[in-house]
Amino acid sequence: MMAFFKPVKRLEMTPETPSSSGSDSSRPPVRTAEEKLMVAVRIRPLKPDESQRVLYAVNKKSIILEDPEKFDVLRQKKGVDKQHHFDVVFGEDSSQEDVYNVTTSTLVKDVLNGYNATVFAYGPTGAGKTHTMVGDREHPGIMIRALNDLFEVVKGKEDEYSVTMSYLEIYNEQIRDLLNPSSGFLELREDSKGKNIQVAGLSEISTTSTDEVMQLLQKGNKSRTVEPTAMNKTSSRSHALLSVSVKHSVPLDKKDHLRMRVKHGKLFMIDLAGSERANKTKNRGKRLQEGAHINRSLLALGNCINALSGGARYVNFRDSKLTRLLKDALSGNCRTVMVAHVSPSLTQRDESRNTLIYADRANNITNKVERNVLDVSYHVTQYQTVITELRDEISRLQSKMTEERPRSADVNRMNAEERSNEVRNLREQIVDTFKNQMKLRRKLMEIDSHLLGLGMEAERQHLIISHWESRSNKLYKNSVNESRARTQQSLRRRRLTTADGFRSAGNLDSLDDESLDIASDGELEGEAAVQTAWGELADIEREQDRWGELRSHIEQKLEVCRQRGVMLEDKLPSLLSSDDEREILALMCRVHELEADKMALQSERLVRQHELRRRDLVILRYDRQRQLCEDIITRQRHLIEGNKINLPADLQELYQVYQQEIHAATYTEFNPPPTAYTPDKLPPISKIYSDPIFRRQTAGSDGSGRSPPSSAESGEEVLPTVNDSSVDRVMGHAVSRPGAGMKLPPLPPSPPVRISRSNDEK
Ligand SMILES: Nc1ncnc2c1ncn2[C@@H]1O[C@H](COP(=O)(O)OP(=O)(O)OP(=O)(O)O)[C@@H](O)[C@H]1O
Repeated sequence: MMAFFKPVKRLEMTPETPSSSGSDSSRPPVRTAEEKLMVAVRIRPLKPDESQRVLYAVNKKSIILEDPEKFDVLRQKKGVDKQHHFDVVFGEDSSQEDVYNVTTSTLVKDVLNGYNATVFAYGPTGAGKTHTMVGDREHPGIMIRALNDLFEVVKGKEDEYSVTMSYLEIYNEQIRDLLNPSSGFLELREDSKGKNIQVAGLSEISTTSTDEVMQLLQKGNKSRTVEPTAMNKTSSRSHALLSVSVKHSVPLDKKDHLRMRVKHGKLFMIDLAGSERANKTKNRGKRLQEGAHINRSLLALGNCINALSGGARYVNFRDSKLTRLLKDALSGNCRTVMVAHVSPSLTQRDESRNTLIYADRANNITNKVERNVLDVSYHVTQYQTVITELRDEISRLQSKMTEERPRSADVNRMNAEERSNEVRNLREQIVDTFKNQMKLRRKLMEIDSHLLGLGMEAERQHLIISHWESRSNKLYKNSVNESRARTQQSLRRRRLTTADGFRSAGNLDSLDDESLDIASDGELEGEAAVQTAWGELADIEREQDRWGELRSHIEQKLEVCRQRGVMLEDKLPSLLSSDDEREILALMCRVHELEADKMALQSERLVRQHELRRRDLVILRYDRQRQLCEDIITRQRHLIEGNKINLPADLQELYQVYQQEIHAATYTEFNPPPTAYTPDKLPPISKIYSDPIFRRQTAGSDGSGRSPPSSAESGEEVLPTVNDSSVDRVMGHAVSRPGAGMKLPPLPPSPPVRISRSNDEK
């Protein structure tokens, strides 16, 4: 088999990124690779009513498109045949299996490994796109084969994999759910950054059964808009997008089921509607209108391909729903294969030529591809809930075991073999139902973990907002709109300032001009940070809603499963003898006990991990409070210094003590000896080396372990020089302690303080 993707330029390792929320999910090191979009071209066989062939495969990578006028003796400028080269070319006799094996089978493996992948069929009407993607019963296409392969891997490992699928069509720029056509037209939604594109209300079917999937696909295909046209008896009048999402969760360590590595891959398989020419299709009325929509969206796709292949910095994906949905496949984290379709017939030469030109361009598109892997930890409380449920079940089953019940008439009629079959059958059903329940419970735990992470991320965003707001002495705003309005205001104010508003008034000297400008910069930066945080919060809320819905869906499924368990249990007395029943109940108890023990062990380990993590969090919070204190004091000092305010002696002393407390922890033998201060200023906050307190401390570092004395104790007056450039920054060197490497939400620089100047200073 050939290599499909040509890694170009570089392979880079991104370092282990701790979870942004500080929650229980994190990304392991991820390999990011730039990969070219793979372009394959498939030539369909000539039809009986087509006579002259102008296009053929030269070899497995090249195509020749003949110019039919090359033999025309009357033409002055003779045409020449054009040769095109692609990653792979499938000739007229290529089989469905060849096409699948070369273009898509590796994508399926990639998706199982956590990559996103897309394969889409492109080309004019009647060129064979639906044949390649869907096919028929005898010649199944890519969609069927990919799903088959995928479920082959998943079979028997249903507790590790979760597979969901959705199928939609874009018809006349409207989105329809092919798995639930009665749901009407659906809306396309994206987050504020245009990153996360979703179809609101699209059904996502969760299944691991091949039969069920095939039925769903057939149902979806039947609902697709297909009409006969002059060019194709079964012309697809819509773009069809099948999406299969695969989540694979395995414990990071076989003995530790608390930490799971979750790989999440998505495979899109797309059968585009074909471009068409009105004069050739002879379409009228509704067909003509459909054709116009199809052509418009394909034109938008062509424009995107053009822009991307030319390395444009801005690509307009917004012109059609198709391009918005294909954005990731064409420019994001996705391995993509385009199968361009052409007809060999002379009558289709122009269409084939255009398709080959597009395919050539698409060959230059590069995507940045990385695996979607996340490490997830589960929570003690979640384990404990499940353990409690399991223990309740066990006591209920145990009490049932002691009940004496007479053998039913049905059971009496059975012979020994029949009874043993019945017992086996029931036992299997009960154990299966229990396994299913456990799978759903774990899924719920996973969802809860994610929701918890989202909650923490939301908290982090609130923290950023409150931090900025408090820094600029503004009240905590309640909406993104207010923030946006304020940013606009700041911008207007800034424009006014630079447009001579203040300058021409002449009431500020150059120093004030500068501080005003910086103030505007700082303010603007703050407004932008707040606005981004509000945007993030809105995204998080949407995510929370989505996961909340999923949670209730799984909960319902769990309830159904539980009821099935109860129903099976209820069957026991009527079908079995008391002994049989007791045997089954004992087995169920055992299975429940084992599962409960396993969970208990896992949660104990989690408790230990939690304790460590909580300690880190306390340190983190302490660091943050300390930083806020420093900021407040620094700003007060600006005001005092700037306004030459004489400090009362007791306040001055407090400053000294504070300084001493802060820096006592950071003072080390590596710190150089302090320099002298001038007696009219406060001690510098960031220049700990020049603080006489530390000089005294150095002198007094005689191993006595005594804390350095305050100025009040020593009776020495300490009023050193302030270094203005550094006074705004942190007080002293970072204190190194466990957890110091953990990241706080990014803190903005402190806005400069405006100093109101008294008249006699001017
Ligand atoms: N490789 C092939 N081998 C055999 N028959 C093919 C092949 N490709 C296409 N056909 C046949 O050609 C006809 C048109 O193909 P198909 O419907 O797949 O075209 P299409 O590109 O999807 O057209 P449209 O854009 O109008 O939907 C069908 O009858 C199909 O079975």
